[in-house]
Amino acid sequence: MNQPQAGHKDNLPAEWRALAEAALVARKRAYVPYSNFQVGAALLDEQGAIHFGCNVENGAYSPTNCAERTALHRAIADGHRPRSFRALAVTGETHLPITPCGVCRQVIAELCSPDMPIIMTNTKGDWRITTITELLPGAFSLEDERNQTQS
Ligand SMILES: O=c1ccn([C@H]2C[C@H](O)[C@@H](CO)O2)c(=O)[nH]1
Ligand SMILES: [Zn+2]
Repeated sequence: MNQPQAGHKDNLPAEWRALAEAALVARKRAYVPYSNFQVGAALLDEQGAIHFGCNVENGAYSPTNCAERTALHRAIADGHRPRSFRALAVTGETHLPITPCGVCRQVIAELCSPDMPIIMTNTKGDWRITTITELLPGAFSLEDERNQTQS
């Protein structure tokens, strides 16, 4: 790859800068009375529109929805097809760029193409670009299961 894979906001490729900024806007909408840890996500669709996501917590804890899943599920509900997305940005107040949790990785593996850029950032503007193939190698998928020969 000749593109940089990590850096600070000044050298974030221009095509992803607006998406990272949208994730910062989404982050301010987080509903986090339990963790007080705000996360924002922004998903770019194939028409170039941005879908916002924030974490939404719950008093029973397990219903909590991460920012990444909020953005992805909203876009699917709005009629966008799985694996049609161009990029996903995520941001939080972390030392290093925030990385999606295990549950979100499984959902990203289902709904995004294996090579879709995932732009991980933090509120200081550090960033790293990765893919779900790198974050969740060997992901379980029902598609693969169905393709296995029966024994
Ligand atoms: O990538 C991440 C990591 C964590 N969270 C949320 C879940 C919970 O509300 C809070 C603390 O884990 O942050 C996200 O939304 N995305
Ligand atoms: Zn998550």
